[in-house]
Amino acid sequence: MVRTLDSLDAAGAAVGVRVDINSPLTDAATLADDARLRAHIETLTELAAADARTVVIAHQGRPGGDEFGTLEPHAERLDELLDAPVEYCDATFSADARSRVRGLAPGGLLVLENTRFYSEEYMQWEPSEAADTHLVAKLAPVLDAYVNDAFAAAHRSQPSLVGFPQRLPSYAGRVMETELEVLGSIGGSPEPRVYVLGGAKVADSIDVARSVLERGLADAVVTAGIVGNAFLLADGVTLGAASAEIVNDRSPEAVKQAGELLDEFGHRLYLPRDVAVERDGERVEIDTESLPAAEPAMDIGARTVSAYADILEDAGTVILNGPAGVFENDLFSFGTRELYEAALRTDHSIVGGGDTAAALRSLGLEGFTHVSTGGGAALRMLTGGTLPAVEVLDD
Ligand SMILES: Nc1ncnc2c1ncn2[C@@H]1O[C@H](COP(=O)(O)OP(=O)(O)O)[C@@H](O)[C@H]1O
Ligand SMILES: O=C(OP(=O)(O)O)[C@H](O)COP(=O)(O)O
Repeated sequence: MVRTLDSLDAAGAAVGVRVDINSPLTDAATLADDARLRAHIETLTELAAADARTVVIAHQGRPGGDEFGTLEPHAERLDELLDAPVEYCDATFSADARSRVRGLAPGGLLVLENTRFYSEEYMQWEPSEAADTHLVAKLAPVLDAYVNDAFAAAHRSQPSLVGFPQRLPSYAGRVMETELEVLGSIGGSPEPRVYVLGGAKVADSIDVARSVLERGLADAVVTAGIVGNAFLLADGVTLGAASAEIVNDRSPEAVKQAGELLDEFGHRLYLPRDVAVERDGERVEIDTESLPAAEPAMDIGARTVSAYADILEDAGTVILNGPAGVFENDLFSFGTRELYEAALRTDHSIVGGGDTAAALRSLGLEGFTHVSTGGGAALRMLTGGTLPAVEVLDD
């Protein structure tokens, strides 16, 4: 197990904390959602209370993307959320940034600028090489310790994630610790274990299904969303050209791969029994035997929800990833709402997927045992993969 904040003597120390506060924006200066900032409050409060000089290291968006931008609004929001003072620096490792780190008072926080403003950060590195990038080589000498709390970015081997532990004593923050504990112990969670795979990442979800079925982690895999449609097509259901096109656009290999899984694990895979389409502005549910439909299948129907709710009722643990339909449209939020409500009735419910977590908040669905802050990182753990940024942390 990685070393945690419990072992860090933080008083007076300059502690670089890598967080994942990569958030949706309404415009360059406004956060649309602060959930990822809130997630790190425990770690940051603990460090400030221990009189650390906390240096916040993070990214926002991808170069060239719509959400690529400054961390100034994040710093302002953290200042509102935390009792301790939060400053912002418009550089990441310049002489000015380093001087600001040196001058930081115990109990204070300094948010450095978006690491991805520097091209090295958007490349993947071996940890030893990452240690020699400009960011790490310049910043590590003014820091005494490194804390990684950025679980949601831990599947990336970028300098701010894998470089610092080569040069500094390293620790897992509280978010990282909880995510590793919960997602790493799914194999020991109460059985039977049911995986609910929906959403749009068809290829990823088929990988997850294969992995958890092969490793005996899943007693049942329940499919919905575009993932469910891929399995229906693989099962020979004529959904209609519109639905088939959406599946094939997402992943041309999906139907073939879903078919292979059905051949091998059909008895543990569950497919929708009906789907919902929009006809003349109304929601219309159609049994799979009565398909094809000209319109695309945008949600699971009531028959499916009822069958899936029965499966979930007997589950010891439910692991969910991806919405059951186009929940953003009121006509098609039914499946997601009902399915996730059924999951909430089980004792142990774990949700992975950044968009899914946001969707559940917008639908007012709360009370899961664990809602992961990570999308890709959570999927990597659920498929038994390793996280490069965790591999390099000190034990
Ligand atoms: N039947 C469907 N047809 C089209 N889009 C769908 C369907 N079901 C779900 N979606 C879309 O899937 C998207 C979210 O899926 P995904 O990105 O895989 O979630 P996450 O990031 O949580 O893993 C939503 O935007 C939703 O509208
Ligand atoms: O939002 C993130 O991951 P996610 O979309 O898998 O939840 C992380 O901040 C990683 O960002 P990246 O996928 O641009 O490397």
